[in-house]
Amino acid sequence: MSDKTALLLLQMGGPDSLDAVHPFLMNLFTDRDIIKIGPAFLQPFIARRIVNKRAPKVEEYYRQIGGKSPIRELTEAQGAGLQALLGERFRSFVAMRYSRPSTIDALAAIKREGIKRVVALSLYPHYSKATTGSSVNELQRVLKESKADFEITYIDRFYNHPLYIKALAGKVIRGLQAFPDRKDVEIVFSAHSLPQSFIDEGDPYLAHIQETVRLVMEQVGEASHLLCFQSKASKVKWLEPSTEATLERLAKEGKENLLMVPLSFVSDHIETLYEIDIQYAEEAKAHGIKRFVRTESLNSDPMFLDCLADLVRTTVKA
Ligand SMILES: C=CC1=C(C)c2cc3[nH]c(cc4nc(cc5[nH]c(cc1n2)c(C)c5CCC(=O)O)C(CCC(=O)O)=C4C)c(C)c3C=C
Ligand SMILES: [Fe+2]
Ligand SMILES: [Fe+2]
Repeated sequence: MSDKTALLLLQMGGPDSLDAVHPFLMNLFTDRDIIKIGPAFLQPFIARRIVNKRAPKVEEYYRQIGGKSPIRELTEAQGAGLQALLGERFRSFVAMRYSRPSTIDALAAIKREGIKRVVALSLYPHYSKATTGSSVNELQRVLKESKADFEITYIDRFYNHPLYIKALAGKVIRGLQAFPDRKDVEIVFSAHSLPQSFIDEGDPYLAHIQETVRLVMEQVGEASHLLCFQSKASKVKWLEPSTEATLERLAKEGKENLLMVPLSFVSDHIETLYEIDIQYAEEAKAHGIKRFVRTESLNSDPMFLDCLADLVRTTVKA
Protein backbone atom coordinates (compact mmCIF):
# COMPACT_ATOMS: atom_id res chain seq x y z
CA MET A 1 0.00 0.00 0.00
CA SER A 2 1.22 3.51 -0.82
CA ASP A 3 1.11 6.36 1.71
CA LYS A 4 0.55 8.85 -1.12
CA THR A 5 -2.65 10.83 -1.66
CA ALA A 6 -4.28 10.87 -5.10
CA LEU A 7 -5.50 14.20 -6.44
CA LEU A 8 -8.43 13.30 -8.66
CA LEU A 9 -9.30 16.25 -10.91
CA LEU A 10 -12.93 16.08 -12.07
CA GLN A 11 -13.70 17.79 -15.36
CA MET A 12 -16.25 17.55 -18.19
CA GLY A 13 -13.82 16.42 -20.90
CA GLY A 14 -14.14 16.94 -24.61
CA PRO A 15 -13.57 15.12 -27.90
CA ASP A 16 -9.90 14.35 -28.63
CA SER A 17 -10.57 14.04 -32.39
CA LEU A 18 -13.39 14.82 -34.80
CA ASP A 19 -14.44 11.13 -34.70
CA ALA A 20 -14.80 11.43 -30.94
CA VAL A 21 -17.43 14.23 -31.17
CA HIS A 22 -20.36 11.84 -31.66
CA PRO A 23 -19.53 9.52 -28.71
CA PHE A 24 -18.74 12.56 -26.51
CA LEU A 25 -22.15 14.08 -27.27
CA MET A 26 -23.87 10.69 -26.73
CA ASN A 27 -22.26 10.40 -23.29
CA LEU A 28 -23.45 13.91 -22.46
CA PHE A 29 -27.01 13.61 -23.77
CA THR A 30 -27.58 10.26 -22.01
CA ASP A 31 -26.55 11.69 -18.61
CA ARG A 32 -29.76 12.45 -16.73
CA ASP A 33 -27.88 14.65 -14.23
CA ILE A 34 -27.17 17.21 -16.95
CA ILE A 35 -30.28 16.75 -19.12
CA LYS A 36 -33.47 14.76 -18.67
CA ILE A 37 -35.20 14.01 -21.97
CA GLY A 38 -38.39 11.96 -21.63
CA PRO A 39 -38.58 8.86 -19.44
CA ALA A 40 -35.25 7.23 -18.53
CA PHE A 41 -35.74 4.15 -20.71
CA LEU A 42 -36.34 6.30 -23.81
CA GLN A 43 -33.46 8.75 -23.26
CA PRO A 44 -30.78 6.78 -25.20
CA PHE A 45 -33.03 6.68 -28.28
CA ILE A 46 -34.00 10.36 -28.12
CA ALA A 47 -30.36 11.27 -27.37
CA ARG A 48 -29.23 9.44 -30.50
CA ARG A 49 -31.66 11.46 -32.64
CA ILE A 50 -30.49 14.74 -31.06
CA VAL A 51 -26.81 13.84 -31.39
CA ASN A 52 -27.12 12.67 -35.02
CA LYS A 53 -28.53 16.09 -35.83
CA ARG A 54 -26.13 18.11 -33.63
CA ALA A 55 -22.84 16.31 -34.31
CA PRO A 56 -22.05 17.69 -37.81
CA LYS A 57 -22.42 21.29 -36.59
CA VAL A 58 -20.34 20.65 -33.45
CA GLU A 59 -17.67 18.77 -35.47
CA GLU A 60 -17.30 21.91 -37.59
CA TYR A 61 -16.74 24.02 -34.42
CA TYR A 62 -14.04 21.61 -33.23
CA ARG A 63 -12.51 21.57 -36.73
CA GLN A 64 -12.13 25.34 -36.51
CA ILE A 65 -10.23 25.12 -33.20
CA GLY A 66 -7.74 22.49 -34.40
CA GLY A 67 -9.84 19.30 -34.69
CA LYS A 68 -10.16 18.52 -30.96
CA SER A 69 -10.77 19.95 -27.51
CA PRO A 70 -7.57 20.94 -25.66
CA ILE A 71 -9.25 20.24 -22.30
CA ARG A 72 -7.41 16.97 -21.58
CA GLU A 73 -3.90 18.40 -22.07
CA LEU A 74 -4.80 21.56 -20.15
CA THR A 75 -6.31 19.59 -17.25
CA GLU A 76 -3.31 17.22 -17.11
CA ALA A 77 -1.00 20.26 -17.03
CA GLN A 78 -3.02 21.69 -14.12
CA GLY A 79 -2.66 18.33 -12.33
CA ALA A 80 1.11 18.25 -12.93
CA GLY A 81 1.46 21.86 -11.70
CA LEU A 82 -0.58 21.09 -8.60
CA GLN A 83 1.43 17.94 -7.87
CA ALA A 84 4.66 19.94 -8.17
CA LEU A 85 3.38 22.49 -5.65
CA LEU A 86 2.18 19.89 -3.15
CA GLY A 87 5.22 17.62 -3.32
CA GLU A 88 6.06 13.93 -3.36
CA ARG A 89 3.20 12.82 -1.13
CA PHE A 90 0.68 13.58 -3.88
CA ARG A 91 -0.05 12.05 -7.33
CA SER A 92 -2.48 13.68 -9.76
CA PHE A 93 -5.07 11.86 -11.89
CA VAL A 94 -7.82 13.14 -14.18
CA ALA A 95 -11.41 11.84 -14.46
CA MET A 96 -13.38 13.21 -17.41
CA ARG A 97 -17.17 12.89 -17.20
CA TYR A 98 -17.81 12.38 -20.93
CA SER A 99 -14.45 11.40 -22.45
CA ARG A 100 -11.19 9.63 -21.61
CA PRO A 101 -9.67 9.17 -19.13
CA SER A 102 -13.01 8.19 -17.59
CA THR A 103 -13.72 7.84 -13.88
CA ILE A 104 -13.20 4.06 -14.26
CA ASP A 105 -9.80 4.65 -15.95
CA ALA A 106 -8.72 7.07 -13.20
CA LEU A 107 -9.76 4.85 -10.27
CA ALA A 108 -8.10 1.83 -11.88
CA ALA A 109 -4.84 3.81 -12.20
CA ILE A 110 -5.05 4.95 -8.56
CA LYS A 111 -5.68 1.36 -7.45
CA ARG A 112 -2.71 0.07 -9.51
CA GLU A 113 -0.46 2.45 -7.55
CA GLY A 114 -1.79 1.09 -4.25
CA ILE A 115 -3.11 4.50 -3.20
CA LYS A 116 -5.99 4.54 -0.69
CA ARG A 117 -6.47 8.25 0.07
CA VAL A 118 -8.15 10.35 -2.63
CA VAL A 119 -8.98 14.07 -2.77
CA ALA A 120 -11.63 14.51 -5.48
CA LEU A 121 -11.26 18.09 -6.72
CA SER A 122 -13.97 19.36 -9.04
CA LEU A 123 -12.60 21.92 -11.49
CA TYR A 124 -15.94 23.69 -11.79
CA PRO A 125 -15.65 26.71 -9.44
CA HIS A 126 -19.44 27.14 -9.16
CA TYR A 127 -21.43 24.18 -7.85
CA SER A 128 -24.19 22.80 -10.05
CA LYS A 129 -25.95 19.45 -10.00
CA ALA A 130 -25.42 19.42 -13.79
CA THR A 131 -21.62 19.56 -13.60
CA THR A 132 -19.92 18.79 -10.26
CA GLY A 133 -23.04 16.92 -9.10
CA SER A 134 -22.87 14.67 -12.16
CA SER A 135 -19.13 13.98 -11.79
CA VAL A 136 -19.52 13.15 -8.09
CA ASN A 137 -22.50 10.87 -8.80
CA GLU A 138 -20.46 9.07 -11.44
CA LEU A 139 -17.55 8.69 -9.03
CA GLN A 140 -19.84 7.25 -6.34
CA ARG A 141 -21.43 4.83 -8.83
CA VAL A 142 -18.03 3.55 -9.96
CA LEU A 143 -16.84 3.22 -6.35
CA LYS A 144 -19.93 1.23 -5.43
CA GLU A 145 -19.62 -1.09 -8.43
CA SER A 146 -15.88 -1.65 -7.95
CA LYS A 147 -16.33 -2.23 -4.18
CA ALA A 148 -13.03 -0.36 -3.73
CA ASP A 149 -12.34 0.97 -0.25
CA PHE A 150 -10.83 4.37 -0.98
CA GLU A 151 -10.90 7.07 1.66
CA ILE A 152 -12.32 10.02 -0.31
CA THR A 153 -12.72 13.70 0.50
CA TYR A 154 -14.44 16.13 -1.85
CA ILE A 155 -13.78 19.70 -2.91
CA ASP A 156 -16.89 20.69 -4.82
CA ARG A 157 -16.73 24.51 -5.10
CA PHE A 158 -14.29 27.41 -4.87
CA TYR A 159 -16.22 30.31 -6.45
CA ASN A 160 -15.20 32.67 -3.60
CA HIS A 161 -11.70 31.43 -2.80
CA PRO A 162 -9.48 34.55 -2.40
CA LEU A 163 -6.77 33.19 -4.75
CA TYR A 164 -9.29 32.19 -7.43
CA ILE A 165 -10.78 35.69 -7.23
CA LYS A 166 -7.33 37.30 -7.30
CA ALA A 167 -6.25 35.22 -10.32
CA LEU A 168 -9.46 36.09 -12.22
CA ALA A 169 -9.28 39.78 -11.26
CA GLY A 170 -5.67 39.81 -12.47
CA LYS A 171 -6.82 38.56 -15.90
CA VAL A 172 -9.51 41.28 -16.03
CA ILE A 173 -7.07 44.04 -15.03
CA ARG A 174 -4.64 42.78 -17.70
CA GLY A 175 -7.45 42.61 -20.27
CA LEU A 176 -8.41 46.22 -19.55
CA GLN A 177 -4.86 47.27 -20.44
CA ALA A 178 -5.58 46.32 -24.08
CA PHE A 179 -7.82 49.41 -24.31
CA PRO A 180 -6.66 53.04 -24.45
CA ASP A 181 -9.11 54.13 -21.70
CA ARG A 182 -10.82 51.72 -19.29
CA LYS A 183 -13.67 54.21 -18.82
CA ASP A 184 -14.84 53.38 -22.36
CA VAL A 185 -14.87 49.61 -21.83
CA GLU A 186 -17.80 47.36 -20.95
CA ILE A 187 -16.70 44.25 -19.02
CA VAL A 188 -18.93 41.38 -20.16
CA PHE A 189 -18.88 38.44 -17.73
CA SER A 190 -20.11 35.47 -19.74
CA ALA A 191 -21.05 32.40 -17.68
CA HIS A 192 -22.12 29.05 -19.06
CA SER A 193 -25.92 29.04 -19.07
CA LEU A 194 -28.07 26.48 -17.28
CA PRO A 195 -31.77 25.62 -17.61
CA GLN A 196 -33.80 27.90 -15.29
CA SER A 197 -35.46 24.78 -13.82
CA PHE A 198 -32.18 23.86 -12.02
CA ILE A 199 -32.21 27.22 -10.21
CA ASP A 200 -35.92 26.91 -9.40
CA GLU A 201 -35.14 23.55 -7.78
CA GLY A 202 -32.48 25.10 -5.54
CA ASP A 203 -29.24 24.79 -7.55
CA PRO A 204 -26.77 27.37 -6.13
CA TYR A 205 -24.99 27.91 -9.50
CA LEU A 206 -26.44 31.36 -10.25
CA ALA A 207 -25.81 32.67 -6.73
CA HIS A 208 -22.21 31.40 -6.93
CA ILE A 209 -21.66 33.09 -10.29
CA GLN A 210 -23.08 36.39 -9.02
CA GLU A 211 -20.81 36.24 -5.96
CA THR A 212 -17.73 35.60 -8.11
CA VAL A 213 -18.58 38.66 -10.23
CA ARG A 214 -19.09 40.81 -7.11
CA LEU A 215 -15.78 39.73 -5.55
CA VAL A 216 -13.81 40.14 -8.80
CA MET A 217 -15.22 43.65 -9.32
CA GLU A 218 -14.25 44.59 -5.75
CA GLN A 219 -10.64 44.04 -6.83
CA VAL A 220 -10.92 45.48 -10.34
CA GLY A 221 -12.43 48.72 -9.03
CA GLU A 222 -14.88 51.09 -10.64
CA ALA A 223 -15.73 49.88 -14.19
CA SER A 224 -18.88 49.32 -16.19
CA HIS A 225 -19.79 45.62 -16.20
CA LEU A 226 -22.61 43.12 -16.66
CA LEU A 227 -23.34 39.40 -16.51
CA CYS A 228 -24.81 37.27 -19.30
CA PHE A 229 -25.02 33.58 -20.21
CA GLN A 230 -23.68 31.61 -23.16
CA SER A 231 -24.05 28.18 -24.75
CA LYS A 232 -27.74 27.35 -24.33
CA ALA A 233 -28.05 23.73 -25.53
CA SER A 234 -31.77 22.87 -25.52
CA LYS A 235 -35.16 24.43 -26.20
CA VAL A 236 -36.36 24.97 -22.58
CA LYS A 237 -35.84 28.29 -20.72
CA TRP A 238 -32.18 28.85 -19.76
CA LEU A 239 -30.59 31.64 -17.69
CA GLU A 240 -30.85 35.06 -19.33
CA PRO A 241 -29.83 37.42 -20.82
CA SER A 242 -27.96 35.45 -23.44
CA THR A 243 -24.47 36.60 -24.40
CA GLU A 244 -25.51 36.92 -28.05
CA ALA A 245 -28.49 39.21 -27.29
CA THR A 246 -26.32 41.22 -24.89
CA LEU A 247 -23.64 41.86 -27.52
CA GLU A 248 -26.31 43.12 -29.92
CA ARG A 249 -27.86 45.37 -27.26
CA LEU A 250 -24.49 46.85 -26.27
CA ALA A 251 -23.67 47.63 -29.89
CA LYS A 252 -27.08 49.32 -30.33
CA GLU A 253 -26.35 51.43 -27.25
CA GLY A 254 -23.18 52.64 -28.98
CA LYS A 255 -20.64 50.64 -26.96
CA GLU A 256 -17.49 50.03 -29.02
CA ASN A 257 -15.07 48.31 -26.62
CA LEU A 258 -15.87 45.00 -24.96
CA LEU A 259 -13.79 42.89 -22.61
CA MET A 260 -15.23 39.37 -22.53
CA VAL A 261 -14.62 37.44 -19.29
CA PRO A 262 -15.60 33.77 -19.54
CA LEU A 263 -16.75 32.42 -16.17
CA SER A 264 -17.51 28.78 -15.25
CA PHE A 265 -14.44 27.37 -17.00
CA VAL A 266 -10.90 27.19 -15.67
CA SER A 267 -9.30 26.26 -18.97
CA ASP A 268 -9.70 26.90 -22.67
CA HIS A 269 -12.12 24.75 -24.63
CA ILE A 270 -14.78 25.09 -27.30
CA GLU A 271 -16.74 27.77 -25.43
CA THR A 272 -13.76 30.14 -25.27
CA LEU A 273 -11.83 29.19 -28.43
CA TYR A 274 -14.79 28.83 -30.78
CA GLU A 275 -17.84 30.43 -29.25
CA ILE A 276 -16.24 33.64 -27.93
CA ASP A 277 -13.10 33.98 -30.08
CA ILE A 278 -14.71 33.12 -33.41
CA GLN A 279 -18.52 33.18 -33.31
CA TYR A 280 -19.19 36.08 -30.89
CA ALA A 281 -16.19 38.04 -32.18
CA GLU A 282 -17.63 37.92 -35.72
CA GLU A 283 -21.13 38.77 -34.53
CA ALA A 284 -19.85 41.67 -32.40
CA LYS A 285 -17.89 43.06 -35.35
CA ALA A 286 -20.95 42.82 -37.60
CA HIS A 287 -22.97 44.75 -34.98
CA GLY A 288 -20.35 47.52 -35.00
CA ILE A 289 -18.18 46.70 -31.96
CA LYS A 290 -14.67 48.06 -32.69
CA ARG A 291 -12.52 46.30 -30.09
CA PHE A 292 -13.47 42.84 -28.80
CA VAL A 293 -10.98 41.30 -26.36
CA ARG A 294 -11.24 38.12 -24.25
CA THR A 295 -9.42 37.64 -20.95
CA GLU A 296 -6.95 34.75 -20.84
CA SER A 297 -8.28 31.54 -19.34
CA LEU A 298 -6.75 30.49 -16.02
CA ASN A 299 -5.23 27.26 -17.39
CA SER A 300 -1.96 26.81 -15.41
CA ASP A 301 -1.78 30.37 -14.08
CA PRO A 302 0.51 30.21 -10.98
CA MET A 303 -1.98 32.00 -8.71
CA PHE A 304 -4.76 29.65 -9.78
CA LEU A 305 -2.56 26.62 -9.07
CA ASP A 306 -1.83 28.15 -5.65
CA CYS A 307 -5.58 28.33 -5.12
CA LEU A 308 -5.99 24.62 -5.93
CA ALA A 309 -3.03 23.74 -3.68
CA ASP A 310 -4.55 25.74 -0.82
CA LEU A 311 -7.90 23.94 -1.27
CA VAL A 312 -6.15 20.55 -1.11
CA ARG A 313 -3.97 21.45 1.91
CA THR A 314 -6.99 22.74 3.84
CA THR A 315 -9.01 19.60 3.03
CA VAL A 316 -6.23 17.16 3.87
CA LYS A 317 -5.55 18.91 7.20
CA ALA A 318 -9.22 18.97 8.24
C1 LIG B 1 -27.41 19.52 -22.40
C2 LIG B 1 -27.33 20.43 -21.49
C3 LIG B 1 -26.14 21.11 -20.98
C4 LIG B 1 -26.03 21.73 -19.74
C5 LIG B 1 -27.09 21.85 -18.68
C6 LIG B 1 -24.68 22.22 -19.64
C7 LIG B 1 -24.16 22.92 -18.54
C8 LIG B 1 -22.82 23.25 -18.39
N1 LIG B 1 -21.74 22.91 -19.18
C9 LIG B 1 -20.58 23.45 -18.68
C10 LIG B 1 -19.30 23.34 -19.22
C11 LIG B 1 -18.98 22.84 -20.49
N2 LIG B 1 -19.87 22.43 -21.47
C12 LIG B 1 -19.18 22.02 -22.57
C13 LIG B 1 -19.72 21.51 -23.74
C14 LIG B 1 -21.06 21.15 -23.90
N3 LIG B 1 -22.08 21.30 -23.00
C15 LIG B 1 -23.26 20.81 -23.53
C16 LIG B 1 -24.52 20.74 -22.92
C17 LIG B 1 -24.84 21.25 -21.64
N4 LIG B 1 -24.01 21.91 -20.79
C18 LIG B 1 -22.94 20.31 -24.83
C19 LIG B 1 -23.94 19.66 -25.75
C20 LIG B 1 -21.58 20.50 -25.05
C21 LIG B 1 -20.76 20.11 -26.29
C22 LIG B 1 -20.62 21.20 -27.26
C23 LIG B 1 -21.93 21.53 -27.92
O1 LIG B 1 -22.60 20.61 -28.44
O2 LIG B 1 -22.29 22.70 -27.91
C24 LIG B 1 -17.77 22.17 -22.32
C25 LIG B 1 -16.66 22.00 -23.35
C26 LIG B 1 -16.01 20.70 -23.57
C27 LIG B 1 -14.82 20.90 -24.50
O3 LIG B 1 -14.97 21.17 -25.64
O4 LIG B 1 -13.68 20.82 -24.04
C28 LIG B 1 -17.64 22.65 -21.02
C29 LIG B 1 -16.38 22.90 -20.24
C30 LIG B 1 -20.95 24.17 -17.50
C31 LIG B 1 -19.97 24.92 -16.62
C32 LIG B 1 -22.34 24.05 -17.32
C33 LIG B 1 -23.27 24.58 -16.32
C34 LIG B 1 -23.02 25.05 -15.17
FE1 LIG C 1 -22.00 22.47 -21.28
FE1 LIG D 1 -21.79 24.26 -23.66
